[in-house]
Amino acid sequence: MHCTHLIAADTWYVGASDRRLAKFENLFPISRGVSYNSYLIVDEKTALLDTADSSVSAQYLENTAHALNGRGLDYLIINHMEPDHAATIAEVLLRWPQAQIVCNAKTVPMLKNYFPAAAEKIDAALLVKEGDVLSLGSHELTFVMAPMVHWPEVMLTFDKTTNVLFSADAFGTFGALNGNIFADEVDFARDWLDDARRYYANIVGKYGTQVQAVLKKAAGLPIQVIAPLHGPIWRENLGWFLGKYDLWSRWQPEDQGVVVLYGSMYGNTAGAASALAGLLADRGVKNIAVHDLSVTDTSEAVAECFRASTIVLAAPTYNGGLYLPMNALLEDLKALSLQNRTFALIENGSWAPMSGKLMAERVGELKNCTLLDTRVTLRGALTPAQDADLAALADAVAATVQG
Ligand SMILES: Cc1cc2nc3c(=O)[nH]c(=O)nc-3n(C[C@H](O)[C@H](O)[C@H](O)COP(=O)(O)O)c2cc1C
Repeated sequence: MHCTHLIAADTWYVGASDRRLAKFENLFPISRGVSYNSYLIVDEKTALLDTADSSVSAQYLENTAHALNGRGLDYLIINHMEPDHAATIAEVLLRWPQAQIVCNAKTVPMLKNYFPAAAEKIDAALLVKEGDVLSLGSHELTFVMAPMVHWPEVMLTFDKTTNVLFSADAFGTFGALNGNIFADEVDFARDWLDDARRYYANIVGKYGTQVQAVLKKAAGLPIQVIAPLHGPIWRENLGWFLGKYDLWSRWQPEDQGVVVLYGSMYGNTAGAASALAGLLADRGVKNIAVHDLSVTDTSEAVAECFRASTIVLAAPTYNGGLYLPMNALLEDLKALSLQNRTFALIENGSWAPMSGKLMAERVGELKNCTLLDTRVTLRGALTPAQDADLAALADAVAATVQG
């Protein structure tokens, strides 16, 4: 059964959602599923923008055929080669063999590497570069190169007729689409923003500089609709979401707030982390978030670090090193180039505590991050004699968000 939606004049949503996949990229848990968006413009010429993951290919091909309504496909525009969007390219070319691929030069070797059997079609591709215009009849498409957002070949396509920006993975989010395909039809801030931030931080987060470059280009376009490759389509309140992207891509916190991230085997570090959160609340800090890194997925902890301004890390020493979930988080924060945060530390170690030193070294590798001098060292449980130490840490942490 086809499931298509008109998103602008002559422009159909033909994508599909997967609610069975446990982990996106076999890494990131997606309990709310994910959508693979693709769009078809039906004009004098027809143009399909990107394809879909193989998991939804049956639905996707049915949607595309329905929206074509017996017409042939003239162009297959490839904005992004990542297989969650490109996997169905070979099948599309088999079904609509007259379709000409439209892509930029960087896409060609990738296409040949993924689809060697389609070499002839790939050699016949229409190569586009920044600012080129492709006329479909009444729709005029132009192309905006977006290298490393988050692959080298990424480009965006802008329909100058409808002012729709087909934004590739930019402005995407985890989460299946549940009938409502527009962001203004759902409570995005309540139900989607956390996943949008998690998607951005983990998938695109490393490439903030490149995202900033694209945002500057986008500012010159009269965009009315943003149609990403994952998640809801934006046709209202675009500035609000662009503002989030601006903050995230400059690694600036969204909230002046505290997130406490702890690792703990036997509960002692956890107890100190909880006690600290309570002391922060006593000092008037609001919306404190506390996560056990053995329970909260690293991707969620990363997203929390992209959200909050002050991050408290609490972890035991483990075989002379750092407790593994904390180690994984700090690896990721460095890989994603997190910047502009304040950190505070609680360490634990029964005989030779090292985790504080190790966490401090890792924080020191992050650009423009401040590490508070006040640190609490546990040798097991938090003792009554250390109440004053924890209170001093709470004072210092609270001051970072209370100005
Ligand atoms: C497998 C293992 C390795 C440990 N390695 C060290 C170590 O190298 N140095 C140290 O001082 N403590 C070490 N500890 C002790 C823990 O840091 C200590 O038990 C701490 O209280 C654990 O925090 P938790 O109670 O929050 O789980 C180790 C504990 C375990 C279970």
